[in-house]
Amino acid sequence: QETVAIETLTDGFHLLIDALKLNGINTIYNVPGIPITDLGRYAQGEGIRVLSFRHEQHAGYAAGAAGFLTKKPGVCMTVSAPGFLNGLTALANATTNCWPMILISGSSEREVVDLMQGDYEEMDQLAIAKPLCKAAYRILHAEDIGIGVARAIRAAVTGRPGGVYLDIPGSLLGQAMDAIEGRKSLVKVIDPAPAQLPAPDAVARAIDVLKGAKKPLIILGKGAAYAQADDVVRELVEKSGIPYLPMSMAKGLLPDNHPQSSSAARSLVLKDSDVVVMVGARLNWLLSHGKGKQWGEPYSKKFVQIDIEPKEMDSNVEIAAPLVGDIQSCAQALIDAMGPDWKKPPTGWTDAVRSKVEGNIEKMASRLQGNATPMNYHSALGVVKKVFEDRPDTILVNEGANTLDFARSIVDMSKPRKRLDVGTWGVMGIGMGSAIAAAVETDCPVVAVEGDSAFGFCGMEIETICRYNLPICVVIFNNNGIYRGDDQNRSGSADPATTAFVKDSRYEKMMEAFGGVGVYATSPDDLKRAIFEAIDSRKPTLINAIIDEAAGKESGNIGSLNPQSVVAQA
Ligand SMILES: Nc1ncnc2c1ncn2[C@@H]1O[C@H](COP(=O)(O)OP(=O)(O)O)[C@@H](O)[C@H]1O
Ligand SMILES: Cc1ncc(Cc2csc(CCOP(=O)(O)OP(=O)(O)O)c2C)c(N)n1
Ligand SMILES: [Mg+2]
Repeated sequence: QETVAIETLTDGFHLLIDALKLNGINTIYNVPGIPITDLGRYAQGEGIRVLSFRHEQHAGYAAGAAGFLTKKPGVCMTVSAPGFLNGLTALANATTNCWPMILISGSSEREVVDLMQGDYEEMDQLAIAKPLCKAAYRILHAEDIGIGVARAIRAAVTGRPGGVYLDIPGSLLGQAMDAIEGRKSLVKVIDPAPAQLPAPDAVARAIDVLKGAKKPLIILGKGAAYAQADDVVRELVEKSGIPYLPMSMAKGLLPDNHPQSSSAARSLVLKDSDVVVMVGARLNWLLSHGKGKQWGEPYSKKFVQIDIEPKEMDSNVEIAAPLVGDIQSCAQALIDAMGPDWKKPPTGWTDAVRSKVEGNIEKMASRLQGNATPMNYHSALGVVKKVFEDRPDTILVNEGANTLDFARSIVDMSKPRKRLDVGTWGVMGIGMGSAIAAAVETDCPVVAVEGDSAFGFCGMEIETICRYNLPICVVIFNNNGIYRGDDQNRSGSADPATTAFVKDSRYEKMMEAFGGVGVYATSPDDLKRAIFEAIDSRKPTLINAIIDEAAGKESGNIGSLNPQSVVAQA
């Protein structure tokens, strides 16, 4: 048997890394461990940025957020079984948000799993992942790594983006093969997210519906932000003259203070509009499924929907003009079909919307002033609003209940993809992973405005933030509890209320423990000074902002989703 010179060989470790690099993947968010620790080391050695977290769920949230921000699949890498399961929540969340992400998990050999022989961290991961993500693949042979990675990348970004699971049995990594053959087996994915043009008759139908509108509305969703079709989206809105309503992560596609923004008149435009154009937004629970009193008279509206996913049409209500395709292509087609003399909507409608917007903004303005202590959500968010007016490149991460609901309407965004939040599911705990990805992928300063409970889901990652010295300022709205801090346990039992925390928790000392800057802020002036200092210094900072514990309400704006007990009321 002739001995083969080692330099003529490659192996699974290096083929996987070469395949990722060949396709422009330059960052891996992971938690090391058997069997992927060396994979992370070799990847780092080959120039891939490998960030190690404290828990796989947050590495996964970072990967999903990276996918939203870059249109490339964010990659999360975990160990088998428990590590895989920790990453799975984030993979399912990315899939629900329509964000491209790949979860690469080490796994046990098939023959052991299929005989259930009790391997170290044994689990049939592929079977478990399949129903929770867009696609799932396992690679068994080194020569298949190139095609396996290519399939995962294409599946993540083509059509409606989503999460993909890539199962890597430990023995695959150690498989050696001829280096030249290995290089030939790699695949560079060509045009992974091809343009999907709308059919001309679909465009004509949409124009017809729009021409008949007296009170049209455009709703921009996070799909429109993800598409990075910013210029055509802006042109479509401005050329049409139609008032628009941005969903939370579409804020900033046009500046929130744009004259056609109807955010501050949301109730009026949802109720009184007669034609609604959905652009990369779904009529799901966030829009009350397009029906009910919020939407005025039943069946009183016509919907035009732009979406890359054909099956999204008629998901909740009849779509009069389905426009299936990618947002860039669809928006451009509408603009072209509108021609040079497009008639703007009646001023009776646009003036009514505008005056409602201006009235509500004025009413809110007075609540955002003042330097009283303890702060409430409005006075604290009045400060955050000012910060983002002065530092428009800063990225806002936001989660909580009251902390989320008030911030969404009070803090204006002026640039696209500058707001990351709880997404379609309303997931608590996305904050630190999202903040880390935002800082790593954009190098912009990040301010994460966190409810104190939401922070509790991901707080240990402030050590990760300090270890990589990231320009992240965590602002905890500390109202001593989930939703509020004064709530007595309604069941009357002696144990602490289900939603209250240790009074006056000193979260800022956690950040100091890892070498970051900790601030205890009791007034709006304290808060403003500390946030500007954090942004300008780019030092990892945690500001413990003390909020009146009676200031919030249970579940913020969505308390009505709670089931009610008839027995308990009796
Ligand atoms: N490039 C794209 N072109 C068209 N539609 C897209 C594109 N990317 C994502 N989408 C669609 O955008 C929609 C996003 O909806 P959703 O997540 O509900 O947004 P929001 O929560 O902001 O309303 C999804 O239905 C998805 O299929
Ligand atoms: C994974 C997961 N588990 C629980 C929940 C349920 C929930 C929704 S909002 C929230 C925290 C609200 O308290 P917080 O202090 O953050 O904000 P504030 O209202 O300002 O006091 C919880 C626990 C969700 N959505 N996701
Ligand atoms: Mg709270």
